[in-house]
Amino acid sequence: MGRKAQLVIGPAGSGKSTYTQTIQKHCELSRRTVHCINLDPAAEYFAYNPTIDIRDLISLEDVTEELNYGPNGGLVFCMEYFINNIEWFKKQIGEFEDDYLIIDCPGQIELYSHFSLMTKLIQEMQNWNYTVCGVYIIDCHFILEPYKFISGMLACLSSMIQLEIPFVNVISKMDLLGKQERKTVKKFISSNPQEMLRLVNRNNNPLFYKLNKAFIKLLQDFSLVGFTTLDITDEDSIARVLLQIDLTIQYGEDEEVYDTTNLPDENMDDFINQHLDN
Ligand SMILES: Nc1nc2c(ncn2[C@@H]2O[C@H](COP(=O)(O)OP(=O)(O)OP(=O)(O)O)[C@@H](O)[C@H]2O)c(=O)[nH]1
Ligand SMILES: [Mg+2]
Repeated sequence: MGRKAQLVIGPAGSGKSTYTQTIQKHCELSRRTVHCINLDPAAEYFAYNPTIDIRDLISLEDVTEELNYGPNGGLVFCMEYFINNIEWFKKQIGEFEDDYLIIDCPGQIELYSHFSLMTKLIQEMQNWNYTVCGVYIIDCHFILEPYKFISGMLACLSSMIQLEIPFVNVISKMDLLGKQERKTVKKFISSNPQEMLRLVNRNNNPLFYKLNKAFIKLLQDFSLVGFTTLDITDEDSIARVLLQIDLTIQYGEDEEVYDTTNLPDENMDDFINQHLDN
């Protein structure tokens, strides 16, 4: 199997820790071993059981009390301290040849778009032979309008470009949506760029038409930002998300190599269905 890791990132409160807990529980039920890691020095409570916890090295509370930092500066300080002491993390991970880690990260988005701390973590893990997949969690409530959807995609794209690893982008909290809202999300996900542009321009000031067009072209040119939905109350939905990540990370199937990079969403759905049936 080799060494695999999911780096779970996304805006504050988007559902990263809940996702981590959900996957841990799902894997427990299917007798699959995964290790959850808390990389959020500000975490106070989480429902999963972390194998490694950054707060054993440094916590935000220590930093704000002893150095009088505010919460955001304090968090950046903690993450810098963590990277400067990366040997601590290496030791905690151990020497296992086969390993599957789910790393629950802090929600400060600047960590993934402005600072190079996460890039350094990824490079170190790659040096330790980990295949790392980014899992970008975005709250469904923040993408229910076309322009919000575009802005969510751009935020995702900025992290994807900064971190330079394969990504699976997950729309969380789908269980909280009504039938109509679910339809809206599905419509946005499956829209082609022209449809998306029409939807955005419909309710937007004409002054922004050109800008919208440029944004959509940018997203189209990169053609990297696809989304999958997660309903944590539905085991099938959890299984689909996990399978998509496993395929991206080349987990299982005796290391059989799948190339899913250029599969359009509907083909990706067929592909996943085939594997869930097997
Ligand atoms: N119903 C429902 N609630 C969710 C889901 N995901 C997260 N929540 C709730 O949303 C809130 C934030 O979830 P967290 O998992 O703590 O989010 P986070 O991204 O880890 O937050 P930070 O670490 O603070 O950035 C909590 O109250 C969760 O119970 C979901 O899929 N369904
Ligand atoms: Mg969290």
